[in-house]
Amino acid sequence: MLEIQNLYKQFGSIIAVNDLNLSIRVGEIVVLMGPSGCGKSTTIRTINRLIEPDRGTILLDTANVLTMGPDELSKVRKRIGFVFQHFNLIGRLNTLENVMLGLVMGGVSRDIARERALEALTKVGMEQYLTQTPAQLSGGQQQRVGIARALAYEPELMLWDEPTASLDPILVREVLVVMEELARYRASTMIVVTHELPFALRVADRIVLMDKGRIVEEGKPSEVFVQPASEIGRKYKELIEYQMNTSAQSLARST
Ligand SMILES: Nc1ncnc2c1ncn2[C@@H]1O[C@H](COP(=O)(O)OP(=O)(O)OP(=O)(O)O)[C@@H](O)[C@H]1O
Repeated sequence: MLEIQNLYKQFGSIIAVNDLNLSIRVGEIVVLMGPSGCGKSTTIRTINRLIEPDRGTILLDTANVLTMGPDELSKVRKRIGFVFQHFNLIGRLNTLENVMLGLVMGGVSRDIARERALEALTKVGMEQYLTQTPAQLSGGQQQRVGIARALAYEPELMLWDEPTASLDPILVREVLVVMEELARYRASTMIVVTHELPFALRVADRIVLMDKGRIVEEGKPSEVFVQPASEIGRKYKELIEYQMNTSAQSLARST
């Protein structure tokens, strides 16, 4: 469904994405990982042109997103849901209004927008909080509203840009549970940028590892994290082993 070819983006002297090629199949759950600054966010932000790359091709089905005019691009953006690290909710609107807003502005009638917003909020377990404003919600709840806002478009492709990165650790789980549920039902193709290793291990069909603007390795979690072929892959394998060992030792000590 998505084919990224020779994608390149430079910010001043920094090459953020360096001739990257990536192909995603319909319904696939792809987790994009790699060290901080390796170009993950820049890559997924170019897909709906939140960032304009310097060159490359991004084919959504057969149409090149990068050469589209404004009308065609706005239609494509409705097919792509985007969940941000910072939830970007509007402070003076309540939960329901935040989810309805984009739909109504995109020309959907208020009745249909309400119906779709309610459905999306139910999927993320936020149907009890329709009248609260963002300030009255926890970070995890705000992010679930952010997810519902993306789901309300019934997108074919969901892009997740570190959706748990700005959450308190104890709130991370509730967002990951929602994400896992969505992945399990395969309502859409998903590309997830995250540092959450357990999520990646459990949910990804394919792990894509990046370093310095390039893809250095890709494959199933059982391939990439068990028999890594790259330096970055080996570091993740060591990290997983370290986390497993230290958890086991701590548990043994506390019993
Ligand atoms: N708007 C910008 N202006 C200047 N440099 C930028 C800009 N956006 C990103 N960069 C730089 O481009 C490189 C890639 O950034 P990017 O945010 O894509 O990395 P990332 O892998 O998502 O990192 P992280 O995991 O820390 O979010 C980094 O060196 C970053 O500092």
